[in-house]
Amino acid sequence: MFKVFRHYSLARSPYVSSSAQLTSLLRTRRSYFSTSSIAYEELKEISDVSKSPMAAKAKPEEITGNIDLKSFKQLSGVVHDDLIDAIERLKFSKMTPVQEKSIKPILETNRGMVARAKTGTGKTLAFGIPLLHDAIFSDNTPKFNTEVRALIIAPTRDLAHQISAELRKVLLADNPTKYKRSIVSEIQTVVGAERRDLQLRAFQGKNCPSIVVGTPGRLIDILNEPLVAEKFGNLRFKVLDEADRLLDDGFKENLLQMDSTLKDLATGEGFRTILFSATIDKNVLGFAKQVLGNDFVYVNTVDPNEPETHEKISQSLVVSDDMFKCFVAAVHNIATLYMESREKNTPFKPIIFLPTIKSVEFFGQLLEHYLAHCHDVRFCRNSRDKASKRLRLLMLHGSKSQAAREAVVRDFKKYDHSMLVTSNVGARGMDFPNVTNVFQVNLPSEVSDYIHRIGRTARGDSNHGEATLFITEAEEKGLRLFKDRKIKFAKTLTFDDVVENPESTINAVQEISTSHTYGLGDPKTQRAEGIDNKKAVFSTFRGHMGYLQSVASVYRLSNFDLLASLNEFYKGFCASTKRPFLSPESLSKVKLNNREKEELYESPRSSTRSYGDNNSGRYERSNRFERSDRFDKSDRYDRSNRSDRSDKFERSNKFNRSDRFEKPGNYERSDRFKSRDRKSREGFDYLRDSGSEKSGKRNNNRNSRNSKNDDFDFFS
Ligand SMILES: Nc1ncnc2c1ncn2[C@@H]1O[C@H](COP(=O)(O)OP(=O)(O)OP(=O)(O)O)[C@@H](O)[C@H]1O
Repeated sequence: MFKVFRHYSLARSPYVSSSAQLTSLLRTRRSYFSTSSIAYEELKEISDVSKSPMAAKAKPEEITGNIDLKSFKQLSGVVHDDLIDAIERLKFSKMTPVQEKSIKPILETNRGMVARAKTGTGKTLAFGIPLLHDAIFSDNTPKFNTEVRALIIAPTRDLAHQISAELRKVLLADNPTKYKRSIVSEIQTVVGAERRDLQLRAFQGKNCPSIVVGTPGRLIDILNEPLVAEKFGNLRFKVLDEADRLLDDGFKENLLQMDSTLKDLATGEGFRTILFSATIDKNVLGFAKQVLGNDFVYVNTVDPNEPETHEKISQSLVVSDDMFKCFVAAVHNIATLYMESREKNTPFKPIIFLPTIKSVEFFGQLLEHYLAHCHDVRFCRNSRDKASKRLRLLMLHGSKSQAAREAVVRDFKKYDHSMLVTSNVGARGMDFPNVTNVFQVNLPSEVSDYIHRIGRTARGDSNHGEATLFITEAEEKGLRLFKDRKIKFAKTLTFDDVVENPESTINAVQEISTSHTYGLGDPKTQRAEGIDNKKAVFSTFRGHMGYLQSVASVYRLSNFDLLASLNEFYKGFCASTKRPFLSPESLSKVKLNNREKEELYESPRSSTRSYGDNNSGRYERSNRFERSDRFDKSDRYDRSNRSDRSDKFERSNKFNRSDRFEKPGNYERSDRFKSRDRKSREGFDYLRDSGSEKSGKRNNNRNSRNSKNDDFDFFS
C-alpha cells in the first residue's frame, strides 16, 4: 500500500505545512550530502534570478539544491510506489539531473517552477511523473474522475501527441492488462486540425480526462465551451513545455489570457504553473513573474560556464561561397555519409533542417533524386510496407495534413533506415530514437533553434551524435551570436573540403534540377503540366528571399550579400547565368536600394529583353507573369488549407483569434494574407510596410517574429 510522506510528514499542500518548514527540513537533509559543482552553480543562478529587477522580490528557496537522489526508488514516499515500479519497468533505473531536482519540489511545495535542462535529458518525465502521481496515482485522486487535474501546453501538435504517448506508456507499464481505451481516455490530446467534436466528447457527461495535453489554439477554443470549462475548476497543475517558444513575442498575451481564464474558472485552491525548456530566456522569467508573482522555484541543471548544447554532440560547420554551393555541399555530404554507412554497415539516421516549407520539399526531392541518380539508391515509398529494407526519405512540415504528419513521425520513430527532412516543426521536443546526425542548411531563425535542433541527436542514454551546419559566406558573421552562447564548432570546413570533385558533383546536381525526368516541384502540378523544375527553383528561391531578409535583421547581416548569394541558388539550379526576374511589386518590397536592386534582379524597367534565363523578349516576359500567377495559385491552395483553421477559430468569440493569425506564421504563412492584398501578387507580404524607417523597424520585428515562429502550431 502506498505510504505517502514517509520522509516528509511535515510537508505542505498537501504535504508541507509551510514552505519555511520544508526549507529547513531540506537544509538539514542537504547537509548530509556532498554539494556538486552543478548544485553550487545552480544555487548561484537562483540568487542571480532573485537579484534581477524582474524578480526583485523573488525568494526562490534552496529547494532545488543537491538533493542527492539517484534511483527512482528514492522517490518512494513522495511518489506512489506503483508509479515508481511502472517507471522502472520502462528500464529507467536512474533519474536524470532535471528529474532529480524537479520531481520532489513540484510535489512538495505549493510554488510554481521554472526548469532548465539540456535537450534529451528527460524533461517530459520530470514534470510528467509528478502530474501522473497527483492526477492518477495519489490517494487524493478521486476514484471516478470528474475533473481535469493537469494541463500541459506544447507548441506543436506533434509534440503534444508525443507527450501524451509518453505518459500513456507509463500508465501501460503500470497496468499492462488495462483496457487500452481507458488509458487513452485518462490522457486527452487536444490539438488543432483534428476533429473538435471528438475532443469535446471526451469531456461530455461523466467523461473527463485526468490530464489534458494540447496546443494553445485548440485549448483556448475548447475552454470556451461551458461543458469543458467546468471540468477545469479543480485544475492543480499547468505546464508550459518548451516555454520560451510558447512565450515568443506576440503569444505571451494569449497565454496570459488563458491563465486568467483558468484562474476565473478555479473553484478550489487554484493551480500551479510550471515552465520547462532547454533554453530559458527573459520572456520565460518575465511570464513566470507575471503569473507566479515572483514566488517560484528555479531549477537550472545547465552549468553557466558551459554551452547550452549537449557535450555529447560533436559540431561541425561547412561554409560555402554561395547558396547554390551550400545546398550542393549538404546534399553531397549527406549522400556520401549514407553510402559510407551502407558500406561499413554502421547506423546513419539523419534529420535535415531547412528554413522554409518550400525548401524542405525542394531539398528532400533533390536529395532523393541525387541518391537515386548518382548512387542507385532505391526507396521505400509505401509507409505500410513494413518489411522493406529500402531507405525511407520522409518530409515533415506545417503544410502537410495532420494525418500525413502523424504518419511521418510514426515512421521515423519506427524505422532506423530512414532520413527526415523537416522545417522547424521537428525542432522542439521531438524524441526520435537513434538519430545519429543532425544537418542544418542556413542559419536558423534564432540561436535557440540551433540548440534545440541539434538536440534531436544524443538523447537519453545515447552517447554520441554529430551535428553539421551548412551556411554561406554571407551568413558567416552571424556566428558571433553563437559564440556569445559559447557554442563551439570542432571543425570548420569549406565547400571544397566536403565536395571532393566539385565539377562532376555540380554537373550531377544540375542534371537533376534541369531535367524533365526528375521532378522537384509539386507532383500534382508536374503530372498535369509536365516536369518543369524552374518553377520549383523559383518558388524555393522566393521563399528564401523572405527568410534571408528576416535572418539579416536577427543576426545583423547584409541584406545585399545574402540576396546576392541567393541569386547564385537560382542561377545554379537553373544552370543559367541570368539574374532572376522580379515583378515591380515584388521589387518594391525588397529591402535594397534601387542600385542594388538593379544589380541583382531583372525587372521590366531594367530590361525589356531577358526574364530569368531567357532572351526571347516579350513572350518570355508575359510567360514569367503567367508563371508568377501560377505560383500564386499554388500558394492559394496552401492558404485555403490554413483558412480552414482560422474558420475553426471563428467559432470562439472570447479570444479574437483571427487577429492573432497575423502574428505567428512563417514565410509560407505570410502567403496566406495575399488574398486580402491583391497587390502583393508575388508573395512578399512580409515586407508589406517597408518604407519609412519606423515602419521598417516594425517590419524587422515582425520578420524576426515570423522567422522565429516558422512552422509552429501555436494557434491550431
Ligand atoms: N531517467 C531516465 N533514464 C534514461 N532515459 C530517460 C530517462 N527519462 C527519460 N528518458 C528518455 O530520454 C529521452 C529524452 O527525453 P525527453 O524527450 O523527455 O527529453 P527533453 O529533455 O524533454 O528533450 P527536449 O529538450 O529535446 O524536449 C526519451 O526517450 C525518454 O524516454
